[in-house]
Amino acid sequence: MSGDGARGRGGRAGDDARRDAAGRQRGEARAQGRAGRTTAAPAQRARHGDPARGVAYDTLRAVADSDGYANLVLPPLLRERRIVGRDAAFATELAYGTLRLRGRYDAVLAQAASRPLGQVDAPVLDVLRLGAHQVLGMRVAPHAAVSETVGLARERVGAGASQFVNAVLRRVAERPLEEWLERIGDAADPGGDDAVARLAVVESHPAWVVRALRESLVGSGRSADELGALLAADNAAPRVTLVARPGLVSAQEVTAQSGAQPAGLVPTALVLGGGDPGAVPAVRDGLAGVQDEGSQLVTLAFAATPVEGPDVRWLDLCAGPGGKAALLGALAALRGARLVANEVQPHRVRLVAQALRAVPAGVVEEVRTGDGRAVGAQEPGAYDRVLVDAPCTGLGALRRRPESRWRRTPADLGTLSGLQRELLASAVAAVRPGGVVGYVTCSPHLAETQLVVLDAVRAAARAGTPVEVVDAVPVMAEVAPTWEAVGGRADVQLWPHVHGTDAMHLTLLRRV
Ligand SMILES: C[S@@+](CC[C@H](N)C(=O)[O-])C[C@H]1O[C@@H](n2cnc3c(N)ncnc32)[C@H](O)[C@@H]1O
Repeated sequence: MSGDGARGRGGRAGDDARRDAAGRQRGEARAQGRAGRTTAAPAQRARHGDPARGVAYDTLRAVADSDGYANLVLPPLLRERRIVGRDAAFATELAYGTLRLRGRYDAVLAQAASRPLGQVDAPVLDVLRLGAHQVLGMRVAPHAAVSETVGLARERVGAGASQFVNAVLRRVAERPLEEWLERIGDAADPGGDDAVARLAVVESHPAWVVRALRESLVGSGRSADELGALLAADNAAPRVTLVARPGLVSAQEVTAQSGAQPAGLVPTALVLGGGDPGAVPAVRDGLAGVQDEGSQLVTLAFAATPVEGPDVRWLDLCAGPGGKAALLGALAALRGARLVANEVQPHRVRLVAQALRAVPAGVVEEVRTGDGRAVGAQEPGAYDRVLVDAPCTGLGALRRRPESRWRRTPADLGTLSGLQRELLASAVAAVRPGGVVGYVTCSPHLAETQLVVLDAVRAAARAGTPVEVVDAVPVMAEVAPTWEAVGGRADVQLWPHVHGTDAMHLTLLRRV
C-alpha cells in the first residue's frame, strides 16, 4: 500500500536506523552525547519541544488557515528555525505525507475517536493527523509517536486536548496499517460494489479525482485496473530530478558534481540521491535545474518535432516560472534559434528571467509580461514554434503539491479549460503555416487534454488557420527510445506509476 510505499521507498531505511525510538535522529555525535539534532539552543528546544514536529504542525496550520502551499511554507520555516539534514527530511515527510494522506487518516481517526471529527477543533485534528502518519505511514515506534505527539498537543493546543489526542492515537496504534485500510475501505464501501469510494478513502483522493483519473487512464489507452497503482504513486514522495541543459552542461558533469544518476527516459534527466540541489554548482549557475523528467521529455519532444521551412523563432506562451523556457533556451542556442518567453504574472516573469540567466546572450529575444490570449491577434504567424504549457488543475502532479487534491474542485475545470482553449487558439494563430504548436498540461484530465485539443482543431479550421495533429510516436522514438506508445495514440500521456514522472500530457499540432 502507498503508506508503506512512502516509507519503504526512497532509501530512507538508513535514516530510520539512525533515529531513536521517538523518531529522533541519532547521529554518531549525538549517540556519543556530543550534539543535538538541530542548531536550536537547548533552551529553545525545551520551550518548543521537538522542532521537526513543530515545524510540520505549523506547516499544516498555515495550509489550513491561510490557504498556504506546503512547498512554499515549509522550506522558509526550516531555514528560519535552522532545521537541517535528517531533521529537515523528517519534518518534510511528516508534513507532506500527512497532507497527502489526510483523507485516509481522517477515516481512521473517525473510527478511533470517541466523537465525530466534525466536533474536533481544527488544530487538534491536525495534531491527530500528524500522529496518525507517524504511526501508520512512517517508521516511528508507536509508543514514541504517541508520546511525542501528545507532547506537541500539550504545547500547541493545551492539556485537555492532549488527553484526547493520547486516547485516540493509542487506539490508532492498536492495529497495523493493513487492518485499518480494510476497515476504512469496508466502511466506505459496505456493499463491496463501489470501488471508487473504497479507493478514494484507502488511497486518500477525493472521489471526483478518482473517477476523473480512471477516465483519463482509459481515455489514453491504458487499463482502469491501473487506477490503484496510479493513486498509490500519487502518495509517494517524488524523486528529485535534475536537468542538465544541453550545450550548457553535460549530464556527466552534473553527475560528477552531485552524484545524480540517469533517470532513464531522457538523457538530460538525472535523479539526485540526496542533499540540497541548490548546492550543486551547475544548478547554482543556471546550467542545470530541478525539473521533473516528464517536463523535460515533453519539452524535448516539442523541440524535436520537424517544422516545414525555417526554424528560428520560438515562443513559450506561458513560461513562468521558466523551467521549460530554460531548456528551450539551451536548445535554441544549439540550433541557432531565438526564444521569446511570455508570462502573464509579473513576479513569475522575474523567475523566468532568472531561470534563463545562463542561456547565451542573443538567444533570448525577450522575456515579457503579457496575456498569452492576445498574442495570436497581435503577432499572427510570427513564430516557427509555440509551446503552450497551459495553466491547469495539476491533477498530474499531486505527489508534488501535497494539499492540492483537497483544494481543487470540479468547478476549477470549467474555468481552466476555457482559458486553455483560448491560449491554444492564440498559439495556433501565432504560429506560421508549417510551424508547430506543443500543447502541454501537468494534468491528464480529459477535459484539459483531449477535449481542449479536439475543440482547438475544429476552431482553427473555422478560423481559417487549420492545424493537424502530428504523430508523436516517431518524435518520441528519437527523444525517449524506451517510451512505448499506447493504443495507437498520436499524443503523449505520461504517468507516475508507469514512467515515474508527473502525469504530463503533450499534443503536437502543425499549422497546415
Ligand atoms: C503550467 S505553468 C507553466 C510552467 C512553465 N512552462 C515551466 O515549465 O516552468 C502555467 C503558467 O501560465 C501562466 N498563465 C496563466 N494565464 C496566462 C495567460 N493568460 N497568459 C500567459 N500566461 C498565463 C501562469 O501564471 C503560469 O505561470
